[in-house]
Amino acid sequence: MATFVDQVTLHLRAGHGGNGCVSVRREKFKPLAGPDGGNGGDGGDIILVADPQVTTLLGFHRAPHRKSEHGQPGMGDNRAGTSGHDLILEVPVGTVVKSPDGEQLADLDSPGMRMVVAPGGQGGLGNAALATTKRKAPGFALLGTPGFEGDVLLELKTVADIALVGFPSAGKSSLIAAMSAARPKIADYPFTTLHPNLGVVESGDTRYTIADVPGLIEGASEGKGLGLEFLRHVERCSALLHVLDCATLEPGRDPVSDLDVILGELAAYPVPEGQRPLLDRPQLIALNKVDVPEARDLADMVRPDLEARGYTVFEVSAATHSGLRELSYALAGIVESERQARALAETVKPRIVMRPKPVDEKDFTIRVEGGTYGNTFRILGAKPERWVAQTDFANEEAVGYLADRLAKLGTDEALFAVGAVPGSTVMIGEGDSIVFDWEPTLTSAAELITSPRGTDSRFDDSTRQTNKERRQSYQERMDAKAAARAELQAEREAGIWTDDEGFAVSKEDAFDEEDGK
Ligand SMILES: Nc1nc2c(ncn2[C@@H]2O[C@H](COP(=O)(O)OP(=O)(O)OP(=O)(O)O)[C@@H](O)[C@H]2O)c(=O)[nH]1
Ligand SMILES: [Mg+2]
Repeated sequence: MATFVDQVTLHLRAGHGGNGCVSVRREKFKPLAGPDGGNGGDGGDIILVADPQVTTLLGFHRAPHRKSEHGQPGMGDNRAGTSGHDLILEVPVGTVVKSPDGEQLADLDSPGMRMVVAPGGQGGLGNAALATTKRKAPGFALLGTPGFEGDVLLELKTVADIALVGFPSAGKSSLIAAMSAARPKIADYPFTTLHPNLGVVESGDTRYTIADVPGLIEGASEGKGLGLEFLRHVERCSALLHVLDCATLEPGRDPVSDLDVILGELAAYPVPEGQRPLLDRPQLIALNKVDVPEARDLADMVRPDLEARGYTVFEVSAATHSGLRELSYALAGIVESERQARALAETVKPRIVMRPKPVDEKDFTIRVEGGTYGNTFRILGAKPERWVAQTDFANEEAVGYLADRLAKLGTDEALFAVGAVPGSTVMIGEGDSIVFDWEPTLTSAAELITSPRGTDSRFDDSTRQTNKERRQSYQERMDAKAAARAELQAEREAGIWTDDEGFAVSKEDAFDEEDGK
């Protein structure tokens, strides 16, 4: 069973806002004392928080459906509905949030980072709040809007200081077990490790984490073996430790060619934008299993080559712990200098602040779609779509209020500009539920009569008939009728009948058929 779940799809449903209330205050001797319907409460948000106490996404794997509370409806006597509670989900530090189609939404890589993944709906205004000097007693209230409903993908990328990389069975898990309190599974078959193990090492005053990841093979960067699955974890580490097996008996393998294969895979791995390529990070080499005499000889042999290529090389044995002390001090040194470099970079680099997406610059757009009965015009935009969600279509006053809001936003002018005419089909939002026959509520009648901006009907070909043309076509119709009548008369006299299918048959032919000839 997997104990380390590092990818999970969450199904989220944020609470909807409560509806506004329509109510009229009553007092003794004053039965209609003004509107007093309260506002609905907002729906609760669903919020992710990076929490160092949490280490896996396992909890979400078991219960992927999460929802926050709805807002309560407003009530009479100006009582507002209570807002729904936010739902806070604690996720491990290093969780990446993605949309279902893979777009990265956020990277919660430092403790305490928060992200509203699913905003709750807005509460609707009650009729008290909708009253104005012109509309003293509104007979409608706004509906609460629905909260976000949909999926997000959580992906955990291990955040460790050092990643151990190497072929399967090179001894990575043994090494992490020997250096830290981590107790990963160790066995001499390839791909014993299926999920990363984290170990904490204390060396002098430095505390750092090492991640033991599954073994790499040739082609890993293209997804072979556990390939990309785990190269993803290497992405977050500040330094790499190559673990090379000096005791392998497999033909065609030796520490140097193993290293070259791994380097090739690391070079081919596409790191996300803004991150250092894997091979630009500090790298050390551990020649493992030197407790085996042949391995010790081999290690002594390849060591000068590797050092000549610029690597710091350690001969170690995870079995006997020989050489581990030096190795852990060297790793601590690298971690310290990486941390200092990062701290320096952070003071220079402006802090990245997560902001909500900017509201559309333009409030709405209009998309013209073809249709059987002329063009359909679709109004798209956060505002008009929210307004529609807030409208109780059973209430005429509420629909009128929606029309006023849209007109104020300028949708009428924009519809004219793209060629809509009164009676055109207008839809709001992507769905098919809101369809209008457009009745423009224009202030200037002149605009109604003229065609779309930039054109002038006087320049167009007029398709209206003149009186003379009309009289002429009438004459032609009359003549055609008279001709047809005359023809029919002539046929009757000639004795031509028509058969069932309308073909002309002469009297004689008809008789022949009846004879059954
Ligand atoms: N003699 C000796 N054997 C070792 C040493 N380190 C590991 N081994 C053995 O090598 C085998 C593989 O060790 P693991 O630690 O599971 O190797 P790994 O690199 O984690 O392998 P994967 O998880 O499959 O990628 C086991 O049988 C270990 O006992 C060592 O220093 N000396
Ligand atoms: Mg292992």
